[in-house]
Amino acid sequence: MNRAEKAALQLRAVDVLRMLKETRTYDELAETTGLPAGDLNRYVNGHVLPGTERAREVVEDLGREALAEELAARIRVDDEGYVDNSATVFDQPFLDLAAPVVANGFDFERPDVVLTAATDGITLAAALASYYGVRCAYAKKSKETAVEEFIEARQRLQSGIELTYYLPASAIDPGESVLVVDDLIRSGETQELLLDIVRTADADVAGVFALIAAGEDGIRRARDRTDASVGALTTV
Ligand SMILES: O=P(O)(O)OC[C@H]1O[C@H](OP(=O)(O)OP(=O)(O)O)[C@H](O)[C@@H]1O
Ligand SMILES: Nc1ncnc2[nH]cnc12
Repeated sequence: MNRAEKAALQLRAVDVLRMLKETRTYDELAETTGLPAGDLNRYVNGHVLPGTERAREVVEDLGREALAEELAARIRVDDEGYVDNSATVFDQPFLDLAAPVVANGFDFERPDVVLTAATDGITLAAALASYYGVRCAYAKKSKETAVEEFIEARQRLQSGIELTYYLPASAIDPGESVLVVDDLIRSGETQELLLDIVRTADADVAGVFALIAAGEDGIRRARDRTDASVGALTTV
């Protein structure tokens, strides 16, 4: 790791600790992290940066676990198992803090493009694209005006309804590496359509990620469709 990468990791750890501190006292944060409350105070206030080993533990291990807990606390599931995730997908600063934890806590290849499906995946995709410093693209259920060429992916859903997603053809170049993300994965039909789009574009899959998996079906389905790493932060 060069100096700039070390500094980036240390600053990411501070971001994670600040996120956790929002809902905790320093004593509680010490309990969550196993680090002394005095050190945590200095990190959170920006007086001292954590060492690289501590920073790595915070971002990769603790960060992932704590973020999953934070996410679970924000989700409401109704009697029929439908998820209200608006407390997460409307909170761009939270997703911006989640992005480095997701990027470092899963085994994804570094992408050229982060791809999602409109609508609810867009804020997560934007946070990850911004973290990686790459483009964000989203497929839509309708054709955007003035765009001449689209990649289309169509599927008949279990319900019998036909669903088509359209992505401007210029959004992904052949050979690019694409991280496919969404806020939620349930049947996996949406992810499958996005993976079809990546294949049609002659691009490679860097990974498949969802913040929330509603059951295991969707993750399993995505794993059947790609050799790349597939993961969700929390399962309900
Ligand atoms: O794994 P699946 O069964 O395909 O379900 C997951 C998809 O469902 C939701 O989107 P929805 O189609 O409701 O569109 P929206 O984001 O515009 O609400 C969610 O944002 C995912 O994209
Ligand atoms: N909000 C939601 N919860 C569970 N499954 C879904 N499939 C599509 N939207 C969903």
